[in-house]
Amino acid sequence: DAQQIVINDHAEGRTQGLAADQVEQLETEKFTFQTEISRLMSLIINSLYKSREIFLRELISNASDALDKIRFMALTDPSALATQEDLTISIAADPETNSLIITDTGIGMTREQLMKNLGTIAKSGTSEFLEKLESAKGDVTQIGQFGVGFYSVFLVADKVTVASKSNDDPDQHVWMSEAVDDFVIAKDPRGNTLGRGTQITIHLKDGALEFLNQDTLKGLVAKYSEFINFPILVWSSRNETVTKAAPTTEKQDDDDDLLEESLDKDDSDAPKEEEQETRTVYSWDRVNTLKPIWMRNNKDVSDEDYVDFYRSFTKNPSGEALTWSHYKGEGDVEFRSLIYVPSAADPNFFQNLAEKVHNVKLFVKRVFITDEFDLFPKWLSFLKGVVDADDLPLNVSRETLQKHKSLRTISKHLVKKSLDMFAQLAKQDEEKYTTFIKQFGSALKYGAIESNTHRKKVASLLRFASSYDPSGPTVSLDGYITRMKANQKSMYYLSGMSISEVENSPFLEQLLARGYEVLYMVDPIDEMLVQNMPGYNGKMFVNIAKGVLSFGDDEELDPQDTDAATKYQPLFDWLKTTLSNHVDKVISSKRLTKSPMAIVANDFGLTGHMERLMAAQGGESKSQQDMMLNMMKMQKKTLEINPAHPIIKTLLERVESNDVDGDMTDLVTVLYETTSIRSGYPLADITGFTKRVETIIRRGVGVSLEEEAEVNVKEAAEKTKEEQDKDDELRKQSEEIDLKNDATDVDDDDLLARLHDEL
Ligand SMILES: Nc1ncnc2c1ncn2[C@@H]1O[C@H](COP(=O)(O)OP(=O)(O)OP(=O)(O)O)[C@@H](O)[C@H]1O
Repeated sequence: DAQQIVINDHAEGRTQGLAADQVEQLETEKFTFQTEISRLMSLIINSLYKSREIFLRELISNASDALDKIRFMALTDPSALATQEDLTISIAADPETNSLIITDTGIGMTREQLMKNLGTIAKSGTSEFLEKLESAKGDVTQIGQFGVGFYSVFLVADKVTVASKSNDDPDQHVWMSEAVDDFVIAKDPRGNTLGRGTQITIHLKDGALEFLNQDTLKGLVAKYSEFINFPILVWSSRNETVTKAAPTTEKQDDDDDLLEESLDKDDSDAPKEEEQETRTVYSWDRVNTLKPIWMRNNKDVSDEDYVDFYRSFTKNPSGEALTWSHYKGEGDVEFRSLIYVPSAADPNFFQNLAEKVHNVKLFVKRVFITDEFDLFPKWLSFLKGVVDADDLPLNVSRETLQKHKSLRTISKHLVKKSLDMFAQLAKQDEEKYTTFIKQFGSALKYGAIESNTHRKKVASLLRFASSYDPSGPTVSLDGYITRMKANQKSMYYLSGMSISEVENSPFLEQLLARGYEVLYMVDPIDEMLVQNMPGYNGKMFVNIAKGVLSFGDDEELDPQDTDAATKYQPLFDWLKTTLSNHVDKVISSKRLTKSPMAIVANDFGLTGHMERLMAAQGGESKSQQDMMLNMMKMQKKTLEINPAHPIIKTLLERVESNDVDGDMTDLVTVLYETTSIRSGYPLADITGFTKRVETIIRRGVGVSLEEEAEVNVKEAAEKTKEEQDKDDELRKQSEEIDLKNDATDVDDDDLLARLHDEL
């Protein structure tokens, strides 16, 4: 029976663990759990979580990691395996002691590692997980993502012993905990029973005895071991009818409890007088198949299998992937890859992008090597999955491997395959693609900026909001180009903080009135994108908040513009003088229909949005940025005037009839300031602006500029002599206390209490 493996060696050792009370009698050393671990354990022990069985997943995953580590080590030092040749995880239930015994032949732990790994050094994720659990937002089943999976054993256990033997420690040690606050470590009284590896004996709580049931246990282990690449064996018993030898026959085995391999029965020795007998036969049953999912043919793997693998691999039981690519690379390099697009970016993904994010596990010929390689460029590091290479040498260091030519070739293939996968998703599922863009669109833009090789392809995958349907589906650059108007040479865009801000910008007025589509670039990275990618498929990007705007059908309108410019010249001159601190050019606008004026940056200047982006950026080179910002701000802008607007017409009349006084200067300054805000620029002189607005309001409601608020203010009286003396006394007393405290270190509460008493 292929599913049954009978292992005689260590069978006893792996079916009986070391009970906590055996450890209590030893000479032990006591350690206190790190505070956060202790809090975590108390939560785990005292709360009634539903999915308690996940402790099996966590312990199997730890055992598998330990096996991966020793197998990796053996690549460069084969003698590391000598202490224990077989690489397995075995799980047995012992109903007599209400215990589960999980044994692996992995790397094991030294005494020091037992002490540090299991209790004294908290992982960085501990406090985050604690916060989640305490706020009831957390789900105990997610424990594995936070690096504290081991403690989930306390969901079902009231006492746990961990015996471990590492090649780096001459002795086998045992760790034991039954309380929240402390644990003990001792030398294992049984000596070196493991050879190498770790054995966890879990004394089940009264309410968790169902895990002793063979079928329950086997079912759960099967569920959690599907993607583990080492044999997982469960100690199983079954009743079997065998032929019992007659008393006269010598070949009699009367010890039913002995491990028996039924397949080895030799029929030729069967006694003449046969007697049937039912007896219990024990064996190690293997519950997982060995072929990793990525090595299988994609036709043989169901979507459900892919999702299950994703969840197991990311240690997130409710994790979802938007899509995946299961690929077999042949030709210049032989490899298999299974790469997933997560349904959401990991929290802090974009903050961590500057550092390395590693989500891909590298195997070489099925042996796990590392999950710390840069198989993808940073901008694709949100992808998760496995890569298994055949052409890489197994017996070299990770550093040498990282530089290996084949690995670089694999990386290239992976990037190409991933971009194909995104394009495929875009074609097949619009809804999922929209989610993809929402989650990872900025990462793609980062790719379009960074990668010369892939810029074109990545750009074709980008999506933007646009004036075509601002709240509707986003548009690709190809889609935009298809919708371009006759003679339209450029791709118009406007950047800003949000769609609602951009949508109301005066810069759009003419373009929209004429029916041109404008891309709304509202992602902070967009400005950098267009700087690095000035065009796409022969069409250039044009920022409509900058420089001179030209349309495809310009010529016909030009004479009109010239007329307007001549007619309005007196107003332009007056405005230029009045607003000389702010603008250096006043011209008739081609951008406006509804607004009276707009402020436009010159071709090399900063738009309002860019100024705000730069002002918001901190960091080391802040002083340099400030300098640049000031320099740019000092560059005067162009004021564009809408000659068709009634305010502008009236202003022209006033200027022509020389009816311009201080009030009008104030009004025009305020008009300039509000235009500045609408054009996206920060307001330079807030005090001046508010004063001017108040003046306008006073005039509007008929209140004189001089009239002040009538207030009845009661002035505070001077301090009396007695009060002054009391204050002096208080000061002296606290100085004396300070002096005393210089010598003795008193805690703050004491000091306050004493100060209170003395005063
Ligand atoms: N069976 C084992 N063999 C060897 N070392 C182990 C074993 N189980 C746990 N450890 C050690 O104890 C550490 C803590 O385990 P724990 O499960 O709490 O966290 P983790 O394995 O790092 O992360 P995760 O929670 O994702 O499994 C591990 O990192 C490992 O070094």
